[in-house]
Parts: sequence; C-alpha cells; structure tokens
Amino acid sequence: MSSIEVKGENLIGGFSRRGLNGVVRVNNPSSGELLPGEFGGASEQDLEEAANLAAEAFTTYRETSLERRAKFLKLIAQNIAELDDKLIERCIAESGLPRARVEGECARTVYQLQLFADVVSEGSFLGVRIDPSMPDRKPLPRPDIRTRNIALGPVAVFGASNFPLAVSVAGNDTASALAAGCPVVVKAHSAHPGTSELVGRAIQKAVEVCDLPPGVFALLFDPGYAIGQSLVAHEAIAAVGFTGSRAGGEALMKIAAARKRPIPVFAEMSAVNPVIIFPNALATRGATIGRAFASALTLGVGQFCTNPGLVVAVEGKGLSEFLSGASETLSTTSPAPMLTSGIHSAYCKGVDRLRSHQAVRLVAEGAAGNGAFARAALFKTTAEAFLFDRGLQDEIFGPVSLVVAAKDWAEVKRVLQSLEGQLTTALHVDPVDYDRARDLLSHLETLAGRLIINGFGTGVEVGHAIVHGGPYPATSDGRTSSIGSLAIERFLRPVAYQDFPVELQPQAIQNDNPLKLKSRQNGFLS
Ligand SMILES: NC(=O)C1=CN([C@@H]2O[C@H](COP(=O)(O)OP(=O)(O)OC[C@H]3O[C@@H](n4cnc5c(N)ncnc54)[C@H](OP(=O)(O)O)[C@@H]3O)[C@@H](O)[C@H]2O)C=CC1
Ligand SMILES: O=C(O)CCC(=O)C(=O)O
Repeated sequence: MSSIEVKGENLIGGFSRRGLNGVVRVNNPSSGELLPGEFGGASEQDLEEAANLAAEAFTTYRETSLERRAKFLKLIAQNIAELDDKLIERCIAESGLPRARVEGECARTVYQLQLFADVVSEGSFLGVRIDPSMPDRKPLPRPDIRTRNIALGPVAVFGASNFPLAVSVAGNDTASALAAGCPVVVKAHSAHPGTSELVGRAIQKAVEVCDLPPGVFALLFDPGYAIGQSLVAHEAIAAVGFTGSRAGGEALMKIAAARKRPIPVFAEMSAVNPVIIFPNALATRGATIGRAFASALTLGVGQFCTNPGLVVAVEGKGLSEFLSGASETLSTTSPAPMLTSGIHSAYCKGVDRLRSHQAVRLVAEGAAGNGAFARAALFKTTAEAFLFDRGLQDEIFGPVSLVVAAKDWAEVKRVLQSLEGQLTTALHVDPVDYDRARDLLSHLETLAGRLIINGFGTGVEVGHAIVHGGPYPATSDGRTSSIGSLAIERFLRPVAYQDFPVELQPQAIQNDNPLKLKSRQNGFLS
C-alpha cells in the first residue's frame, strides 16, 4: 500500500504546504455527510511560485530524452495504481460514483498515461519534416529546411467533476501536456479535493524519483475562482486544458484572450449529442432502440458530456414504439446521487424548465429521489417548437433527454441544420436508410467530432483514432481531441530550422537520425 496520504496541502515545487487562503471541504454526495479533510486554498503568492517554477522547469523538461519522459509517465501510472483502495475509496466518497465505475476509471487513467508513454517513445509526435537543400535549383537555390515540434510551455489544467480520475489531475490533459514536454499546474476541482491530492502526490513522487525539475508539476486548491483565473492570466502559462461547463470554459477563454500575450484554451464544454433515428430503423426496431437509448441516457446518472440529450426522428408509429421502449426502461431507473449538490440543483432547474415549457410534454420519469439524487426524465416536443426556441438546445447535465418529432424527413434535416457544434452524433440506420445517411454525412461531419452508427456516444474508447472534440461550443477549438493520443497536438508548436549546421541541429532533425524517428523527407514519409 502506498505511503501517500491526504493532508489538505497544495503541491508546489516538490514541497507540500497548507494554503492559508480559505478552505475547500466536500460532502459525500450519497450520504450528505461532510468528509474528513480541509484543503487550504492557495494564495496569489503560492500561484506565483508554482507558475514561475513551471516556467523554470520548462527549459529543461521540454528537452528531456524521450526515454526519460516515457519512464516518468509510466512511473506516474504505477504510483497511481499503487494508491489502490486508498484512492478508490476516497474517490467513491467524494463523487458518489459506484465502485466498479471508479475502479474502471482508475484503470483508464493508468492506461492513458501508459499510452502517452508509448507515444513519447515512438516519437512521431515530434512531426519531423526535412526538405534538404537544392543548391543547383533554378532560378534560385533551395535552402535546407527542417522542422520539429516543440512543447508550448507550462499548461494550466482544470479537470472535470464527472471524471475525477480520467479527466482530472492525472487525466488526459495532464498526460498529454507532460508527454508533449510541458510542465503542468493543476487547479484542483473542488468536488474531489482528496482524490486530487492523492493523485497529485503520486505525480510529485514520480517527478522526484525521475530527478526532474520540481516545477514540472503543481497542484493548487481554490475555494473560489480567483486563483484559477489568475493562473490563466499568469504570463508563465502558455495554454489551458479545461473540461466542464460552458460558462466556466467561456470565462477562462475571455481571460486568456485578454492577456498581453493571448494563449490557447482547449475547453471541452457543452453538447447534447443528437441521436438521429432513420425511418427504416425506426419502423423495424423502434422499441429496441428506445430501450438501448434509455440505458445510455441513464448510465452514470447521465453525467457524461457525451450523454444523448436530444433525439430527432419523424413522428409516427415507429416513434411511438421508440418512446414506449424508452419509457419502459426509464421508469424502472432508480434515482442515483449526482456529483455535487450544485450539479444536482442545475439539473433540477433544467428539468423544471422543460416541464414548464408550453410546447414540451413529459413522456416518462424514473423513480424520485432525495437529497442530491437525480430522477431521470424524457420529454418530447415538435420540430417546429424546437426550431422556434433555441434555448431547447441547451445542455442539461444529467439523465434527461428531449425527443424532437418532425413532420417529415425534410424537417429532421432542418433541425440538424439548426444545431450548434457537438461532441458526438449517433445515427440509427438499417441498410435501407444508407442513401439518406449518405446524404446527411457531409453536414454531420461539420456538426460533430465523432459520428456513431447504431450506438451511443457514452463511454469514450481511449486510443489513437478517437476524437473527443468538435466545433464550438462542444469545444473551444475542434481541431484536435481532448482524449486519446491526438490530444498531444494541442500542446505542441512547429519550429523550422533553416540552413542549420549539424552541430546546431536538435537530434530529432539530424540526418543520421539518432532518435530513430520517422519523418517526412521532401514530403514523403520514411
Ligand atoms: N460538458 C461536460 O463535459 C461537462 C459539463 N459540466 C457542466 O458543468 C456544470 C458544473 O459542473 P462543474 O464540473 O463544476 O463545471 P464547472 O465549469 O463549473 O467547473 C469546472 C472547473 O472550472 C472552475 N471554474 C468554473 N467556472 C469558473 C470561472 N468562472 N472562473 C474560474 N474557474 C472556474 C471550477 O472551479 P471550482 O472547482 O471551484 O468549482 C472547476 O475547477 C454541470 O452542471 C454541467 O452543466 C460538468 C462536467 C462535464
Ligand atoms: O469517457 C467519456 O465517456 C466522456 C469523458 C468526458 O470527457 C466527459 O464526460 O466529461
């Protein structure tokens, strides 16, 4: 069992110390009881120190050998795995998530770190391109130009409440930033401070054992928003990774854009993840799709950014069967605790808004619960009403969805044309529907980061091909992904070296290729 303990301290520059700027405390969302541990908030001075140490560490850390960086990521993974039940139990108590989910998420966190260790060892993220000189080219000689990616600089990470391990302190933002060669300063999410500290200490221990500059990692608690905001504004910070609400993401984007030197914010924010049921699929298996949909909707109390919050289909017998199937499953759903009382009250407000909307009707509800326990719900409206009121597209975080019934397929297309950017879009199709699907695809590609056939977006598969992103407001920048190995690209920047003698060339671009990297030579992969 690991010797790491929760002490309620900020982690700065290889040390840990109690913050004196207010206190973060947390309740168990299942029982409502106040959990042990007081987490002292960081002061502006603590933040200054953490950010400056990160800037100092950047110079050395970004040029660590690929082997050493991969070893560091693997050691973080090992240290987290060794936390074992201490971490699992604290995470269950702070999040209200069931043991199997937390254990699975812990395994995913360990796996993600190992994945990035492999990405680092493999080296192609360095993006080497070489256009050798052509001294005899007419009318002008061509210079020798070589490019490699370098790390952007220290990254501020704001983890998600709904994935306290896999999208938090050592989650994909941190893993990809460290893999790219960027030090990380995490602003701990106030919903899981103990989990954050345990994981933060596992990273800090790996920094020490690998003999890396101590500023490579810091963890700060903040009982309000001031420290998080100052972190984004700090001149040492070069980029931000964020998962959470649209309001939170947009607030940080504004701060980043108003800086003297604006920086990129990679915020994963808000989506309703439309489910489109095509006519033949609806006619032949409406009830089956309805049951599967309700299971996806209520998975993890609907607390996924990929949750299917919107269904679009043509009105008729098939849609009635879909609604019956979904209602059957939904009405047997027990209430379950949401992550925080704030998230629960935002959910209740959102559901009440639908309930009192004159053009929306309740189709089915799960059993009612007490405290921060959420009651699942399904609502229905017409395409006409949906197109009229843009507010009906807003994400309600939790186990609720809105079915939009269209008069005909042309109206389905109008509904889809009206949507904002999404993380995922699911298409339920039979082969007979393929022509309609093909016709919609070019629009759907511009709508979402991931298109799914006959499934749902919940449960992101972490890997090399996954895209967890999408156009605004699903994310602030849909060009890459916040999950999977593509995420590393957010924290890299290409630099070209023109006519550099070998003595001054970084190893990655040298002709004898000491790092054994694949590269693009004159445009061709080799
Ligand atoms: N689409 C998605 O992936 C997700 C969406 N959500 C949505 O967010 C709501 C709240 O969940 P939560 O996880 O708390 O998300 P928030 O966006 O409220 O918080 C995420 C992180 O950002 C910080 N933060 C939020 N707003 C600001 C701000 N204005 N300035 C500085 N820092 C800020 C929070 O600080 P602190 O820790 O102090 O709160 C937290 O660390 C949910 O009800 C849901 O609507 C939530 C999770 C995932
Ligand atoms: O793994 C998933 O399903 C989604 C992860 C995520 O980023 C989220 O829900 O916030």
